Amino acid sequence: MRVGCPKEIKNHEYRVGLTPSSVREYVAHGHDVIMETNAGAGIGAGDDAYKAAGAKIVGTAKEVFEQSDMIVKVKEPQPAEWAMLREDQLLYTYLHLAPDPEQTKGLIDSGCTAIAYETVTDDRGGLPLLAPMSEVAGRLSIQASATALQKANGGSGVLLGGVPGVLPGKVVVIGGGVVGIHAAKMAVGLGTDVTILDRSLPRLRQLDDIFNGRVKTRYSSIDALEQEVFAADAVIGAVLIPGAAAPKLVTREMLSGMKTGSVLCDVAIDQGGCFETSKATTHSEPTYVVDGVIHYCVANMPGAVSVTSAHALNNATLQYGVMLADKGLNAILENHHLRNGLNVHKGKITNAAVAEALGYEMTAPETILKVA
Ligand SMILES: NC(=O)C1=CN([C@@H]2O[C@H](COP(=O)(O)OP(=O)(O)OC[C@H]3O[C@@H](n4cnc5c(N)ncnc54)[C@H](O)[C@@H]3O)[C@@H](O)[C@H]2O)C=CC1
Ligand SMILES: CC(=O)C(=O)O
Ligand SMILES: [Mg+2]
Repeated sequence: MRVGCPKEIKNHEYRVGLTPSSVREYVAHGHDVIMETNAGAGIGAGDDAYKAAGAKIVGTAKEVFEQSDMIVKVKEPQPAEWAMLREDQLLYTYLHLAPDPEQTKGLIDSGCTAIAYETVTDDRGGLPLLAPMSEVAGRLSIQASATALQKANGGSGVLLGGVPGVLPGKVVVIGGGVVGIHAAKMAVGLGTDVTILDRSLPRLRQLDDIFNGRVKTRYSSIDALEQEVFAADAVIGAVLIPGAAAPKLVTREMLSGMKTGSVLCDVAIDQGGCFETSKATTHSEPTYVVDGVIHYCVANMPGAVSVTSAHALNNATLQYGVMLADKGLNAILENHHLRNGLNVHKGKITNAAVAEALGYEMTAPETILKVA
C-alpha cells in the first residue's frame, strides 16, 4: 500500500503522524511511504532521516494526498485537508467528530474511510491510541495550571506546592481515567492537595490503591462537585464518554462560587469540553477569563511537547497502522478493536456515539464494509 503522511497544519501542532522509526517498519512490511517535506521538523527529524528510513519525500500535502492509499496524521483533518480526501482512501488519525459537525460533513462528503484513534479499543476496555496522549495532556495540565495561577498571568498567585509554613494549593481532577491519573501524579509530585472525582466506584477504589492515601477520592455527585470546585485553585476537566460529546459538569452559574484567579483546565475540550464556559483555544492564546476564572482549553495540548508526544503516539499507532496497510479494509473486518475505531465509511457514520451526538443514522460497519 502507498502510505502518506502530510505535515500537520493545526495551530502550533509540531507532532508528526509517522516518525522515521515507524516509516522503517512500514517499509519492512513492503509498503511505500510518502512524506511531505519537513513533516518531521517539529520533532527534529529532517527529510534525510525519513529518506534513510526508506520514505519518498514530496514537496506538498497535495502530492501526499494524491499519491497515497492511506493517510496517517495526528490531528483531525482541517478544511483544506478534508477537501483532498477521496473515496477508497483510508484516513488514520484523531478525529473527535462528536463536537465537530463541519468536519464530520467534510469526511462524509469525501467518501473516505476514516478511523479515529480515540475510539479504537483494546481487550482491557481501554483506548490504546488515546492513552499516550492522555498521559501527556494529564501531565501537562498541571504545568499549564501552575503557570496560569501566577499573578503576572492573571492568576490568584498561589504556588501549587506551597512552602513550609504555607498550605499548598488545591487541585481538583474531574474524571479519574488516564488524564486524571497523570494529572494527579504530577500534582502529588509538586506537593499539592489533590482530590479526584469520578462516577465509577471501581475506578475510585483503584485510585485509592494507586495513590495509597496521597490523593482524596470522591464520588462525583452534584453536591460533591460543587464543594470541590468552589474550594479549588485549579480544576482539571478529564472526563470521557468514548466518542460522545463531554457532559457539561461545571456550569456558568458555578463560576461565581469559585475563587477569583483560580483555573479551569479543560483537557476534555477535544470532545467539546466539560465546563459550560469552555471554548477551544490554541497554544498561541491558550487562556481567557470568564467571571474572574481563568480558562485553559487547548485542544492539542500534546503538540507543545512534540518530541515526547510523537514518539509516544507512534508507539501506540504503529501496530494497527501496519495492520491497516497490510490488509486494507479486511483489517477492519477482522479486528473488532479496529472496527470500533471506524467512524466514517463511504459517506456513512459508523460510530454510535458520533451518530447520536450529531443526529445521523448509525450504520453498522459490518453491513457496509465491502472487501475486494
Ligand atoms: N486537550 C487535549 O489535548 C487532549 C485531550 N484529551 C481528552 O481528555 C479526555 C479524557 O481522556 P482519558 O483520561 O483518556 O479518558 P478515560 O476514559 O481514561 O477517563 C475518563 C474518566 O471519566 C470518568 N467520567 C465519565 N463521566 C464522568 C462524570 N460525569 N463525572 C466524573 N467522571 C466521569 C470515567 O469514569 C473515566 O474514569 C478525553 O476527552 C480525551 O479526548 C486527551 C489527550 C489530549
Ligand atoms: C487526543 C488529542 O486530541 C491530541 O493528542 O491532540
Ligand atoms: Mg479538535
